[in-house]
Amino acid sequence: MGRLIVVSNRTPSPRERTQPAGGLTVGLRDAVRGVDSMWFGWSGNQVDDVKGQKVDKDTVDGVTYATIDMTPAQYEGFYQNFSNGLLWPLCHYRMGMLSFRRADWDAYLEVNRMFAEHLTPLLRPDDVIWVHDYHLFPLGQMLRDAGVMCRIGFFLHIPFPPWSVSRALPIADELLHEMTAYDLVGVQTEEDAINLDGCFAACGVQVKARAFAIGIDPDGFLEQAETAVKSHDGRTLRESLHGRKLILGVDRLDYSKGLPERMLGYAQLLKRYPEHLGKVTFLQIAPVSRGGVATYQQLRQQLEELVGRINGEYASYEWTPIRYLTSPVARTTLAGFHRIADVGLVTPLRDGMNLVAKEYVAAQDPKDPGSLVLSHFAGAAPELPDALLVNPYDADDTADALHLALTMPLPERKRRWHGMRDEVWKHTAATWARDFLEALHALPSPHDREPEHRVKHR
Ligand SMILES: O=P(O)(O)OC[C@H]1O[C@H](O[C@H]2O[C@H](CO)[C@@H](O)[C@H](O)[C@H]2O)[C@H](O)[C@@H](O)[C@@H]1O
Ligand SMILES: O=c1ccn([C@@H]2O[C@H](COP(=O)(O)OP(=O)(O)O)[C@@H](O)[C@H]2O)c(=O)[nH]1
Repeated sequence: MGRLIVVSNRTPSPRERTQPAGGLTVGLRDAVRGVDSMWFGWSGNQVDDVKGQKVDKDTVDGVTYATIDMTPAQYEGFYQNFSNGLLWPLCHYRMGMLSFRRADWDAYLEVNRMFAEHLTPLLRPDDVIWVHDYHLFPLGQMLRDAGVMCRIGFFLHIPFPPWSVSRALPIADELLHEMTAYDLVGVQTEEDAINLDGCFAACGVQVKARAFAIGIDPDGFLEQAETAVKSHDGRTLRESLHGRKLILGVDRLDYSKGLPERMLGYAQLLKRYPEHLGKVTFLQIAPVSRGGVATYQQLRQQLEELVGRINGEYASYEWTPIRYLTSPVARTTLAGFHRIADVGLVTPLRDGMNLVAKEYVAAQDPKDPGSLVLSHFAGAAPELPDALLVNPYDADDTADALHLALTMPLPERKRRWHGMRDEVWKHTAATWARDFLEALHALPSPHDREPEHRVKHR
């Protein structure tokens, strides 16, 4: 059997302890462990000249990380503007935030072409290629154009909206047609599969999407949590609480995560259930993400104002209701924080999956598990019906769920946690990758594909 070639814009820095926050590399890293594989993507570096650049290779624990650089102009047009200023809000149902420019589309295609040019010579005929996420929709077609005949699968980590929304994308039809180059297209949830299939049908594209929910390595995360509660950081956090209950939120600072709405929900808790005043601490870890994109800068400002206002209104001289951090925290440390937390608060307005919700479940102490408050709009929600499910747009709903979570008797917490625990251990990062790759292998070889399915790229 050939190698697994993973391709994604973001690659992990295999030798660094603190990684940039983000679930794609977390889930995939757990999935490629121990597999003969190469992970190809962006190095994270911007350089002025990429002409004639060499692919940088580093092999760690059997995985070869092969990376290339981008120019600042490519980073801006491909990553900031087209991927994160257009595709991201569109796929998260935020039509009012779209900004389309043809120059960004050109930069997007240019970077995809650059990926294809540098990846093609590294490939062997029996390799299986697995392309990830919205940054690389056209890559499969570009690899086909370069003569690559390997099996190629594609997985979308973020939601996909129905045609009534996605048709706002001026190049939607072209992007969807290019996906015929993939042998298998995977998404996180059944809802995303139905939406994407509706878009394919609307454009006359002969592709069917299938749902494969990503997970984590729960055994590994639990082990980290058990170690981390006893570490310096774990002990310090616990001592700093002075016996108060802890609500924990962990999210990239992204408007899809519903952070202002979450703050308002917590403020409602303090207002409507004053018995919690001085008895609870909300720790929100929100590392800055995509800080060069204007909408993300505005969100940061909005949150700083909100946190300041809520703390100003409810704090006492010896208690601060919200602790708010915008620097990343190592995942190993976070595991301990999850275990200490009485409540995991995960309230995205839309989220592909949300691995944090699964990490919270995995980290709990079976003898005294905490409660998970989870948005209906996280991809994880259909898998975790035992969470306290909320509509994040309704601050009172969040406040009620928080109150319930903070006061829930132990038997009820245990019952709910066992249901969630079974799910998190059943659908892991490893089963996700295995299921996807088995489905890809089960399909007819690309050598037998109908020639009319091959669309020449412009
Ligand atoms: O690479 P960045 O621009 O810094 O962003 C980080 C990642 O964010 C997104 O993650 C998604 O994947 C998770 C795992 O499947 C999923 O749980 C989450 O709901 C998604 O938002 C993005 O899709 C990745 O490409 C980024 O690397
Ligand atoms: O300071 C932080 C914040 C988050 N994370 C990790 O980043 C991932 C976030 O993944 P998720 O699927 O929840 O959302 P995404 O950021 O990919 O949209 C999780 O594994 C978190 O533990 C981290 O390591 N440090």
